[in-house]
Amino acid sequence: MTGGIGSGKSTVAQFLAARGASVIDADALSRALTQPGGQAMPAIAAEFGQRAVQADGAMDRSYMRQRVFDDVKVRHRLEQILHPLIGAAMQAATQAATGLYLVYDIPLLVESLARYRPLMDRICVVDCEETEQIARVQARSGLSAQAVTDIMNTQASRGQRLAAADDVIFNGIGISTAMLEERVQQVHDSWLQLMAQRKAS
Ligand SMILES: CC(C)(COP(=O)(O)OP(=O)(O)OC[C@H]1O[C@@H](n2cnc3c(N)ncnc32)[C@H](O)[C@@H]1O)[C@@H](O)C(=O)NCCC(=O)NCCS
Ligand SMILES: Nc1ncnc2c1ncn2[C@@H]1O[C@H](COP(=O)(O)OP(=O)(O)OP(=O)(O)O)[C@@H](O)[C@H]1O
Repeated sequence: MTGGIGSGKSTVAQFLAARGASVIDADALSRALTQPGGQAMPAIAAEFGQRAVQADGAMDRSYMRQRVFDDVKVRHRLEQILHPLIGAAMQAATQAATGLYLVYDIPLLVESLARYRPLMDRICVVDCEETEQIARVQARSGLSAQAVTDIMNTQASRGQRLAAADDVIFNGIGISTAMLEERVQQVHDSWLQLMAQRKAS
């Protein structure tokens, strides 16, 4: 499962988990790696200096967010530290998963399609108008519209994501939480059906 910033991936993930899916959330794994004592912290301190580390030992997310989305080189340096560790953590979580099926919530899946496509049975895109993504992220975080746009400009476009999708969950303007849950139920049912067909053949 993927989608742009603020598209509603975490909300969809909660609905799927409530229906018995195991969900592996790449953003959550990334946050765990950058907590106080997190596995990525020595490399982050060495690469970006103590300014990137809060007093409690966690990565200073606000400082790094500003640097990362202002300078592509900084973004790549942080990704070079975090992405291999996120990959390893995803593998470990995969071994531990016990759900009906496994959903990987990966914000940058389409940006690394060659890597992920062979590993996934289906690609599900949570889709939302760009204007609505900006509005929701602003409401949630207090970031400026420009700051959200800067993040979106580093990500795949809506069209690129939709072109990679096997399933689309539209969660844009006019979609209430109840409507979203109904759509999630349909997609969940279709996946169970596919699993049953595969088992039977
Ligand atoms: C840049 C950081 C410090 C911002 O932290 P912050 O707490 O503000 O945001 P959070 O981690 O919750 O991410 C929110 C969203 O930002 C977007 N985002 C994060 N990192 C990136 C990136 N490298 N490229 C494009 N978009 C990104 C995603 O849509 C993500 O869902 C943080 O996201 C980070 O450490 N990013 C590097 C790791 C990464 O690539 N994560 C995303 C995929 S797992
Ligand atoms: N249909 C909806 N109507 C109104 N608000 C919504 C809807 N879906 C999600 N939201 C809100 O929009 C924000 C973004 O949703 P969510 O956190 O699920 O997105 P996300 O794709 O996981 O975001 P991110 O990539 O930034 O982690 C949240 O504050 C959420 O409560």
